[in-house]
Amino acid sequence: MELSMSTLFFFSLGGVFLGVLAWIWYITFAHPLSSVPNASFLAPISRLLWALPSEYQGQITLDLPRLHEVYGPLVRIGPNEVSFYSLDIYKAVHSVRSPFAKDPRVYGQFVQDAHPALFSITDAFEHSQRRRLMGQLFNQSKMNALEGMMTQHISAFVHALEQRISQPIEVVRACRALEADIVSAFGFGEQIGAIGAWENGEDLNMIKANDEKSKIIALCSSFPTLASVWDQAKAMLYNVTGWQSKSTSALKDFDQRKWSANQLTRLLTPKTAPQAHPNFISTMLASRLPAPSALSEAKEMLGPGTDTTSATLAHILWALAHDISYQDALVQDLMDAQWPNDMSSLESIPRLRAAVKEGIRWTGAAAAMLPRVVPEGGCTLAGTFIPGGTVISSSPIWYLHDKTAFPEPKLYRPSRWLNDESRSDEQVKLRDDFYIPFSKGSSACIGIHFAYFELFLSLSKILQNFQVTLPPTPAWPVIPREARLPERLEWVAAVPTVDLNVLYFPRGLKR
Ligand code: HEM
Repeated sequence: MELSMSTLFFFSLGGVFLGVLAWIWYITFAHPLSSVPNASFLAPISRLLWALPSEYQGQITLDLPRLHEVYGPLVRIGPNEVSFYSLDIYKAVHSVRSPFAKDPRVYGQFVQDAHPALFSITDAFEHSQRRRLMGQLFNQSKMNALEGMMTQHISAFVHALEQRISQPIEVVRACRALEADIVSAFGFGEQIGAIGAWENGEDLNMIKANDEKSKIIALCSSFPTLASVWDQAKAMLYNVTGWQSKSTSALKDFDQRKWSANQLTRLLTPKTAPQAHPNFISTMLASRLPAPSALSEAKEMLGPGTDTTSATLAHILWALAHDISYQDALVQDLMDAQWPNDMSSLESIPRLRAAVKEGIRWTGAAAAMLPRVVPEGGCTLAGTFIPGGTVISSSPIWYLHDKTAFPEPKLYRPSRWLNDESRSDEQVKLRDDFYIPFSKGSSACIGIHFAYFELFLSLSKILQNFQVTLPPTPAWPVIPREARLPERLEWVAAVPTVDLNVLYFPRGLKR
């Protein structure tokens, strides 16, 4: 019997349909991850189908803890992806010599010019080699060498603030300018000019471009080929018509044509290389790291190094503006210590250490879930077998905002880190265990001491010069209180959805 073309077509269509149904049945009910509760009925089919809107709107890390509260420590978020919320699992996954590697699909999105840097290197051996090399600048003992460079930019920032005495200042943008200049001066030996741009009322396009990119990281990592086709299409459009978007042009100006390439040329020319302060590229070149890799490292560091520390400083200043009595007591302590500039004196002032630690915890600036790949052979997590190749992830900020370790976690309360005698040993242990803002293990933040030093110094210098208060508005009366974490969106970094406005008044304590 001969079959007509249309019958054949319908049979094939039916076959494909049945095949898809069988696959959906398998992936939902028979797959090794089928015993893990689903974030949505669409999760076993595709992460993007249920999570894309929430990822694009910076909500996923806010939504998932609520699902974990209902379903427990494991939640399936994609056909091959599991979210976990458990400190024990976190410690095992992010341990030293952990067999759980960084997920190359996600970390690959951060690679600059095909030269992976520490953050985006996914091979464990290469990563540990690079980390050892970079330790010569980032180790705690090296921090005081950076004091001159940091103080120079903080002074420029203080000077810029002096021009705006008693005007409300939006601190997130302001602090971002300060930190961008500090991190770029550290990386390239010269600041990117962000404080100057901020004084003129502008944001650097390059920084805006980074923001845009962080919104689509989830899409790019799910469809890496699509993302690279899109980049090529944009390049073709530019070649044919000369048109490019503002963010593409900002990144190009920064990357190839202007700023960063010029800095490298300058540093490779001994006569023009700055000698005043150590900088990352020169130190790496002297240690024989090839120039393109040193350049990628410095470029890749600019985003995470700037956004995290600046958001934290901004939140601390805004919180201290709510609580003048803590601010005044802190200023008194700094005065008693004679406004020190070195790391060990600064960190030994308990109120300063508490203000900064609580600021880092409360701000939870590095919001991203950190995806790791389960090694071949699989592993058992919370009593459930997870097959090799599964991507598992968790955000450090969930632990920083955990109610059991930090009662009323959304309140800025530096006293959590003072007066340990009033707490049981168990409470202190829980608090210290859950404090993982820089993650843990061999990929924990290499910038931890840099960040602390920068925050100690900036906060101390700003308070030495100004009293910070809230602008008095009818909706926002200035009564001393603990600040509540503002509403925010969370992408790679957390971004408040409201302006954090602060007034600066001269303190009259300048030396
Ligand atoms: C409050 C400030 C900061 C916070 C909360 C923070 C948080 C983090 C976290 C959670 C990671 C782990 C990421 C992962 O596993 O994927 C990380 C890694 C990293 N951070 Fe930071 N960071 C801060 C400041 C800085 C600064 C100031 C720099 C540089 C100047 C920096 C450079 C890096 C680098 C290079 C890595 C990759 C480390 C590796 O893979 O070995 N961070 N940071």
